[in-house]
Amino acid sequence: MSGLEPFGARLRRAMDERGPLCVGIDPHASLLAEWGLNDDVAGLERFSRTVVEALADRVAVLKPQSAFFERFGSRGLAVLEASVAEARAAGALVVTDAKRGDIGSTMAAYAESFLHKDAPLFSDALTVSPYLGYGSLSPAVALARESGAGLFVLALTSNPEGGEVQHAVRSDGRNVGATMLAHLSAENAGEEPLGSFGAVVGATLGDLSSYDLDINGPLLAPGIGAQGATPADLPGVFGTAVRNVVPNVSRGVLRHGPDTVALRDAAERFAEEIRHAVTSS
Ligand SMILES: O=C(O)c1cc(=O)[nH]c(=O)n1[C@@H]1O[C@H](COP(=O)(O)O)[C@@H](O)[C@H]1O
Repeated sequence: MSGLEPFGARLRRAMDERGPLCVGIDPHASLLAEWGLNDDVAGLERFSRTVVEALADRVAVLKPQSAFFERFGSRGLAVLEASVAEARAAGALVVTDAKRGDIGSTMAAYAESFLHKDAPLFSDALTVSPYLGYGSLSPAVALARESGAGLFVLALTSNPEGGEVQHAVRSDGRNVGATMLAHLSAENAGEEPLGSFGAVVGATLGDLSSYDLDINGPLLAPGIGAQGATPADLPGVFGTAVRNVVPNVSRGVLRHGPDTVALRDAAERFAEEIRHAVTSS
C-alpha cells in the first residue's frame, strides 16, 4: 500500500504556511441552539458544513470530535464522513478526535476504520488513548506509518481529573504521562522535519518544565478558550517545545458562528495571538 507523505512532514508544512491553529468541530447541542439550528441531523450537517466552508482553506488543522456526530447514529457518522472528506479536499489536515483505545486485536480494527487509506473515515490523524498500555496501540502505529497518517496519544490531558492516572508514579520513578512522552519520542526518532506521532498535552496545565516535551513530534494542545487557557500561556507551558505545538480551540471559535465572516475573524484572532505568543517567546 503506497501511502501519503508522512503526516509529520505534511503537518510541519501546513503549520509553516498557515500557522499552527487547529479548530475543533464540536457541534454541542447548546451551540446548535445558539446558531438557530435544530438538534437533529440537518442541524448537525449545516453546522459542520459551515465550519468546513469557513475554515478548511485557511487553518492548518480541523478536528471533528466524533462524539457529537455519533449522537445521531449512522446518519451522524455519514455527516462526519462527508465533513472529513470536504475538509481534506479544501486543504486542511483532519485529525479525527475519537480517542480510541482497546486491546491490540481490536485496536487493529479501529486503525482500519480511521487510518487505512481506503477507509470511508480516513483521516490525516486520529486521537488515541494509551491507557490500555502504550503497546496496545502498535497496530495503529503500524498502519499510520504505512498510510502516511499520524496519531495523537493522550499523555497529559487538559481536564483536572486526568492527573490521578497520568501523574501516577511508576516503580521506575517516572510518572505515567512522562512515560507516554518517552514512548512517542522513541517512535519519532530520526524523523525529519517532524515525526508523525504526537502527544496531547493540555494548554491548561501550567509549567511543564519537569517533562521532556521534546518528542520530535507535534503536541496537540487543547484547553484554549472555553477551558480557560489563552495563547499567551503557551510559551510558559511548553517552553522550547512551543514550536511543535498545535493549539486547539473549539468553542472559543465556534461560538462566533453561524456567520462565516465572524468565524473566520475569530479564528484569525486566535491565530494572531498564537503567532505573537510563539514568536515573542
Ligand atoms: O484530544 C483532545 O482533543 C482533547 C484532549 C484533552 O486533553 N482535552 C480536550 O479538551 N480535548 C478535546 O479538545 C476539545 C476542546 O474543546 P473546547 O474546550 O471547546 O475548546 C474537545 O473536543 C475535547 O474533547
